[in-house]
Parts: sequence; structure tokens; C-alpha cells
Amino acid sequence: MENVPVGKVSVEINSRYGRIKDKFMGSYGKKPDYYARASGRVNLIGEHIDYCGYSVLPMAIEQDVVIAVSSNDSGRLQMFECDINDLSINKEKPVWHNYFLCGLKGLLEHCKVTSPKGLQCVVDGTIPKSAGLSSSSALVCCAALVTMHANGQALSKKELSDMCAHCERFIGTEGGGMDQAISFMANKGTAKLIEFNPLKSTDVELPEDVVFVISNSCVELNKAATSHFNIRVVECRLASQIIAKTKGLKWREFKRFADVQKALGLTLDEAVNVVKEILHQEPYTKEEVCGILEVTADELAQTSLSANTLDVKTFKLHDRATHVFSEANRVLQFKKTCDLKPADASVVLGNLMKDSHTSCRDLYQCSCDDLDRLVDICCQSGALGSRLTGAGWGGCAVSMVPANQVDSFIKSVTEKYYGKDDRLKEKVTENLFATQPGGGAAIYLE
Ligand SMILES: Nc1ncnc2c1ncn2[C@@H]1O[C@H](COP(=O)(O)OP(=O)(O)OP(=O)(O)O)[C@@H](O)[C@H]1O
Ligand SMILES: CC(=O)N[C@@H]1[C@@H](O)[C@@H](O)[C@@H](CO)O[C@@H]1O
Repeated sequence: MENVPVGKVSVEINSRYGRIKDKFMGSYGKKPDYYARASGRVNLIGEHIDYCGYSVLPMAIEQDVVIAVSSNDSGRLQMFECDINDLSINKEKPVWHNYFLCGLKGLLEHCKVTSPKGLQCVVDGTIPKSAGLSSSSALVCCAALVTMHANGQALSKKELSDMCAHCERFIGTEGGGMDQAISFMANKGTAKLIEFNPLKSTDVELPEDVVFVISNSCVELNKAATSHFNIRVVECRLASQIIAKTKGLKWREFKRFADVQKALGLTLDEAVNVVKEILHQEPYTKEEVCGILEVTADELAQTSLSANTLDVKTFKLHDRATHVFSEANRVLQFKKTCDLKPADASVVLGNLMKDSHTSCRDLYQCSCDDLDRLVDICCQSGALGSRLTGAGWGGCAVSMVPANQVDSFIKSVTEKYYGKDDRLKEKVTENLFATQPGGGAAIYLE
């Protein structure tokens, strides 16, 4: 099994690492022992389906989190002050250092480290936050990597991915494992199909005549501070359980659509038909769900809800389930098109991206007006396909643009989206950029 690589980095004055080193020396009066990095990602297709057990197709981006580190025997974390032997993560207040604590606590628990090393750290992040590019997971993964290295542990990339997907849930969001997997398993120059249970990553060769361009709507939504994300997770869980029960399965044993689909031996198309047959389009009240599953509200809280969804009164099940099964199908078609390379590959891929956005907007309702407007502008500006990426409700769109039209695309989106708003005009370069598949997490020495 492959481990995270250890390489050399240049820390010349005024380089990124040089500036991080200066900051470290200013804070602690000595050089860092090493640096760890973990990248953000852009998901090309497969939104809100990883936590349902389905494959997704992201690539790492250049933007990342870098942590400069020195370890000691104090048992304390110096960055903000904290005792490593007494970690508490406040779910009510998902401030940035709590994501660091998720990675730290996760690794120590997983490896059963009894006397953890003290850490002096400086953290530097270039991923726009709450923008759908996985800034939170990059921070969790990087913190876990720092802790692993400092404590002389050696987990494989796969173990780290699974462990970080689990420990990011300390913050309260019940995400899937896409972000952590691509952060560790990415290879420069290739997108990846990420499959779950067991975790597996396969290179996906993208067409050479297109470039992926990221544009940030600049609407921010912190997933852990709201219940939007977990409500979708819970809606998917309830829909799986109702389908399982109606079809005579032991519904308490199911939490994810992929497991129900497998148990019933259905294709994804057949699963969409089962949704039509079993679920109604109107929202379900909690009482109705309890009636179908034959449980009390307290039992439902145990079997299906999260701490921040206990008070939700209605659940939309039909549309969420239809999105998940059809989006899982689009991922498979996207991968197949990349593999087979038909003459019209980029048109086919573009249309899959457009359909994905429509499904996220209308069925999953995880977009917002500004993001929809941005996606429309991207399509009018020459993109073959464009869609929201990441959790949504704001954040970024990813567009697939013919390689010879990137400049005119960027000019048009700049005028039509950023140029119309005084707050955004000054921030175009950091919010609208072409991207190539980047590399995964690494440890660097000077
Ligand atoms: N460079 C950074 N500076 C400060 N906080 C950061 C940084 N990177 C990540 N964070 C933390 O991560 C949070 C964002 O996490 P959130 O899950 O809302 O979005 P995301 O991971 O960027 O997007 P998505 O999961 O949709 O791809 C921020 O509110 C902050 O607490
Ligand atoms: C860390 C976390 O919760 N990440 C989730 C990711 O797992 C996926 O569900 C995505 C939507 O496709 O939304 C977030 O980025």
C-alpha cells in the first residue's frame, strides 16, 4: 500500500514556503522540522452521492493547506494554546482550528498514541473557504498528516483517507469520503474516479482539447454552521430506509442508497423507477415517516437523524433519491466517455455536466440564485458544460471550456459576473482561474 511521499522543497526568500518559514521563525525562534501539504479539489461530476455510497470524479487543485511544524515533548499544541491530551471539539462553533483538531484527534485515536508529541505549527491556506473546493478537508487531512509524521506513525494513503473521512465528522457534518480521498490519492495530471467500500481510485484521462475553469460565486456557506448539508444526508437515509422497508428488507440495517440498490439487485435506471413507484413527490412529515417505518420520534432520532436535524419537520424524499440515482449514472457515463474517447467526447461530457447542475438545482436544491446565474453566464460564455461543485448553496462553478477559447471565456465571465458588482470587481484573479489536475498530500523537508 502506498504511503504519502516525503520530498524536498525550496524555501527561498519570498517563495511561499520561504514566507511560511519566516513566520514560523518569527513565532518560535527556530526553523520548522518539516512541512506538510494537502490539496483542495474540484469535483467534476458526482455531487452529493459519496455519502450514499456512489463513485465520484474529482481532481486535486493547486490551492492547498501547508503546515510548518516542529515537534517536542511538551504535550501541548502551540498555534493556539491547547493541551493535546485533553482535546475538545466544539460543534456549535466550527471555527477554523477545530478542523485542525479533528485531524489531530482522529490520528491519535486511530493509532492509539498514548504520549503524543507536542507541536508548534504555522498554518497557511490558499483554498477559498466555504467555496466548494474542500478547504475544510484539506485542513483536516494536513493536520492528520502532521500528527502522523510527528508521532512516528506510517499509515497508507488509503488508511489516512478513510480515517480523515471519519474524523472530519467530529465537527458535525456527516459527509462522504470524496474530499479526503482525493486530497491523499491525487496524482498530478489526472482526474480520479473514487469508489467507496472499499476505497479505490482510478486515473481518468480527460480530453486534451478542453480546460476546466473554476469561478467562485463569492456566496459563502459554512456547512458545519448550518443544517443544510446534514438535512440532505438525512433525507437520503430516510428514503433508503423507506424503500428498504417497502421492499421487505430489514430497513434498520440500511443507511445508504447504494446498499439498498445492491440488496435489491437493481440497475441505477431501475432504481429511479422504484423511487417513482414507492415515494411521493410532496414532502414527508416526520409523523408520516415514523408511521411508515413503525417507530416513535425518539427511535427515528436514533436510527436516522443527526444532532442538528432533530427538529426538522418535513423531508423531501422523492426528488433527493431521483437526483442521487441519476447523478450516480452520470458519473459512470462520464468515466466511460473519457475511456472510450468518441469524436464528440467533450460535447457528451459537457452535457452530462449541464444535466448534473440542473439536477442539483431542481431536485437536490443545493444551489442558490447567484450560483445559477454564474453557471448560466459560463454556458453563454463558451463553456461546453458548467455546474456547481462541492456542497453548493454558494461557492464555485466548474466549467469545461475548449482549450482555444479560455481567454475569451474568462473575459466574458469577468464582464458579465464580476464586472457588474463593485465588491467583486477587484477580486477576479483569485476567483476565476483555469486549473489542471494537481498532486496529492506530501511531507516536505528543506
Ligand atoms: N485558509 C483557511 N483559513 C481559515 N479557515 C479555513 C481555511 N481553510 C479552511 N478553513 C475552515 O474551513 C471552513 C470551511 O469549511 P466548509 O466545509 O464550510 O467549506 P469547504 O470545505 O471549503 O467546501 P466544500 O466542502 O463544499 O468543498 C471555514 O469556515 C474555516 O473554518
Ligand atoms: C467534508 C465533507 O463533508 N465533504 C462533502 C463531500 O463529502 C461531498 O458530499 C460534497 C458534495 O458532493 O460536499 C462536501 O464537500
